[in-house]
Amino acid sequence: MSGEPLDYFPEYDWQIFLGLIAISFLCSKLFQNYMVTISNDILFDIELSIVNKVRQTTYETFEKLGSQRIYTAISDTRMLGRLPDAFINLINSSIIILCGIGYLLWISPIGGLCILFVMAALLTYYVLRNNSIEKELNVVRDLHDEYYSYLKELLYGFKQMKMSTSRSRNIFEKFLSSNRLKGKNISIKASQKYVDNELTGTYSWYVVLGAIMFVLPTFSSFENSLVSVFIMVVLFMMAPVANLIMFLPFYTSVKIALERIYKLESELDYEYDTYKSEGDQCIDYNEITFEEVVYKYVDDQNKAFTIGPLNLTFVKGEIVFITGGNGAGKSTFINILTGLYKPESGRILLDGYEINNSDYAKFRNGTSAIFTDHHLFNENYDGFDLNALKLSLNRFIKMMRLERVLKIEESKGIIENKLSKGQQKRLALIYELMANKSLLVLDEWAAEQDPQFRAYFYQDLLQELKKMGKTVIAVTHDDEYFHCADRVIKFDYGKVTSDTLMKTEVLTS
Ligand SMILES: Nc1ncnc2c1ncn2[C@@H]1O[C@H](COP(=O)(O)OP(=O)(O)OP(=O)(O)O)[C@@H](O)[C@H]1O
Repeated sequence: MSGEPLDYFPEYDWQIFLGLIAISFLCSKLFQNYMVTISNDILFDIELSIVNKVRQTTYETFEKLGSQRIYTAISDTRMLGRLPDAFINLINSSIIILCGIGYLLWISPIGGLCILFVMAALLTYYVLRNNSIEKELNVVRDLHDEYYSYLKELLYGFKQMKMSTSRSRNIFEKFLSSNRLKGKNISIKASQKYVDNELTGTYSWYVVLGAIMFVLPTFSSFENSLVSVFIMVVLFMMAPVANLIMFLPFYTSVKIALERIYKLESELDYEYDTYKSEGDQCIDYNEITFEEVVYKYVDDQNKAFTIGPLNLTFVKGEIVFITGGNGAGKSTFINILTGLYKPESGRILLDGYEINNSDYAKFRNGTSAIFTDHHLFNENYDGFDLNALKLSLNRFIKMMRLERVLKIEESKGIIENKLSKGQQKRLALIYELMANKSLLVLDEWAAEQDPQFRAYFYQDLLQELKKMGKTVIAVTHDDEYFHCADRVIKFDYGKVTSDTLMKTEVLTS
């Protein structure tokens, strides 16, 4: 009671008061710090686990998923960071509600039962409505995936978009805006349902308060003196009940986010299990053989492109050109040869030893490849020590005739990569030579080189690589240089139509 001393230790009342505040402050601080740590731990673990699984999945799975699904899953993880906070709120609110209801049941079983009944009815109503909102929120998430794919088109195709105002307008109006508009309308509908829930909830409580004041006193077993206690307790429970209701939309969003993350993770895991074997080791071999190798693409309309059966052998030091018309299957073959695609049937043998799923990482580790859409990394992920490798680096830079162009940032251990397309391909080749692998696979590498450098590449550089013991398998359309190869293999409709020996001398070791 105000103005009266405490029952215990009355002479220390203000000290006890201050002490309680200090304890409460410390507990809240410790608890909040703990919550912040847990939230960030969850975010960190889930986000990195997704990225790690993406990193370890096969190229085939990555191609099927598309980068937009990965971006959406990573943005979904943000939602999960709020989980601990929301759960603590839920637990606190539930405890207050349970205590409140328990107290009401204790002082008046009939009154308490009435309140319990109203609350149960309200919560059932919210949960049912929430189920219908869940479907809408799922559509919003699908639209989000689609949105990321259009956004990717805009960003990656920026130059083509700038070249046509109608294209630029269409990509924005017909695709991006229309996607966002659909998303907005569904979100508005879902949010309005939530707002309706909240309003219904608040006004239901006013009805409950009215019922306490006017209906409960009509029961003979309900004492009139309890009306004010009931009203006080119900008012006290209103905020926690609102918290419970507010938890529902959050719960639904988290459920959807988790379902999507799990789905993505299971799709990534599917191939990951068979490709666990990592490590920096690589397989050293003198001969690679394809025996009845077949690979098939199946698209949404079940149409397939089949490459193979391929029966080919490449020996160390060979220079082999792969040629053929557009869509003949050259790049698909390169993807099999580099271990990015696993044959659907047939065997790949290295010196007679058949490679199995667990060898694929080691197989790729021993292969250098430069693809048509080769990406030059901004950082030195290969961990090259440019100082220690200065001699060979300078030799390769000279080989690629880039002495006057390349800038080496020694402090960062990287080479500046703001270069023309052809120069970028030359720099990519420098990196691959520094990695010092025996099989070098090039997909239309020379297509972006000027005529002088192209002639130098075919006539001199390839011979130099051969002397270094490299096996070079290069996709090319430059038939005027076919004589520079040891063999020329022609593809058509996924089949090898000719395998011509150009020179007889092949280095073997
Ligand atoms: N990821 C894919 N999914 C489904 N089909 C594909 C895929 N990639 C290629 N294809 C199909 O496989 C066939 C061979 O394609 P590939 O890229 O291997 O040809 P290519 O000989 O390298 O052609 P180009 O000279 O034009 O680069 C094509 O008909 C193509 O439609």
